[in-house]
Amino acid sequence: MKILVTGSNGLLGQKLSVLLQQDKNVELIATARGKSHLDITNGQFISLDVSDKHAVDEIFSRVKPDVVIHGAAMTQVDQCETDREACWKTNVDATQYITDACIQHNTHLVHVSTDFIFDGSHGPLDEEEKPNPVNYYGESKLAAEQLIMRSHASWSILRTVLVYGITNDMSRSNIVLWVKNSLEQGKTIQVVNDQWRTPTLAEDLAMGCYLAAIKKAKGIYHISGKDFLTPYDIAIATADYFNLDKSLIQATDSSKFKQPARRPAKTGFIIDKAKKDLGYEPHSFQEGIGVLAEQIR
Ligand SMILES: NC(=O)C1=CN([C@@H]2O[C@H](COP(=O)(O)OP(=O)(O)OC[C@H]3O[C@@H](n4cnc5c(N)ncnc54)[C@H](OP(=O)(O)O)[C@@H]3O)[C@@H](O)[C@H]2O)C=CC1
Ligand SMILES: Cc1cn([C@H]2C[C@H](O)[C@@H](COP(=O)(O)OP(=O)(O)O[C@H]3O[C@@H](C)C(=O)[C@@H](O)[C@H]3O)O2)c(=O)[nH]c1=O
Repeated sequence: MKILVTGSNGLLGQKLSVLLQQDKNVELIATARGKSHLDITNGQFISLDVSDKHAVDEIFSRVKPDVVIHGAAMTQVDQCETDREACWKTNVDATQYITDACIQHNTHLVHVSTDFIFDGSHGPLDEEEKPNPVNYYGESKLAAEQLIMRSHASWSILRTVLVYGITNDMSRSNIVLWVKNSLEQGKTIQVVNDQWRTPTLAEDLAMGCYLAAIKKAKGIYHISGKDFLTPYDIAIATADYFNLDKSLIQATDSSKFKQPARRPAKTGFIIDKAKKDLGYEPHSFQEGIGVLAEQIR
């Protein structure tokens, strides 16, 4: 089975590259813009900017993948709020090009989406919940889902939440690394205790994408961690695990903690459907920090 991955230099992309190379029945085609940050011994790397329709069509015609796992996105939520054109170009237009190419080459599309399509009024959420994004990043990711659902492509949409983990050359940090690094530097951090998430280990998200890919699963799946936590809980658990100074963590609430883009208050996912249909089984948050800690040593 030929599986093409977009955004392979990212946190999810790098974990997928490791995982897919372990399956001898999978031929990995890892793609990313610019040069590879990957160690590929079983598969190939091709440079691909997904916002370039011609490049997408050319590579799909050449490779003819059986499945594409589309993780490439503009994921800096605050930047998406201010640079809306770049956000739409990457998160929506590029997804249209990938979807069109999938239809043309009969490729199954596994598309990665987010809890930020929801408004945060209640949670945790299952796949039947009505989307209502509160920031532009969320609007762009919902628009991408909707164009896929309207299409005639064979598709899985996998939504996830607050991904954490560690890889080389990370293009963005994540909450566990940010807390750990801040406390190690003796910095005081303000962390909200009125937002709710089910934080997701990057390796678990990669496994969810792999399961959907080999099954060519049809439909929407919520793929996240199983612990319903606030960022404050996450910060305290991280400090405890790495034996860091918890007194540097100051609880605050969203009214006082201003980010350019609004965050939905309460999200987090119910993952029963993915467990039942895909055999998805994530780490607990404690176990997940342990996986990350093993890689930092
Ligand atoms: N991280 C999170 O907390 C969550 C992520 N998601 C979704 O998961 C997916 C993976 O995100 P994650 O790995 O965490 O994020 P990253 O930002 O680590 O990875 C995204 C990758 O997409 C690449 N990319 C951006 N624009 C293009 C382009 N035009 N062509 C090719 N590649 C491009 C980036 O490249 P470069 O390295 O050059 O910047 C980056 O490597 C995304 O679809 C995101 O929306 C959903 C919920 C939570
Ligand atoms: C930086 C920071 C964050 N936080 C909280 C706010 C937020 O709920 C949580 C994470 O904040 P960040 O801004 O780091 O991450 P954020 O941009 O909210 O992460 C999002 O990324 C995109 C790609 C997604 O798809 C979403 O699922 C979500 O994971 O931590 C604080 O409380 N204090 C801080 O100083």
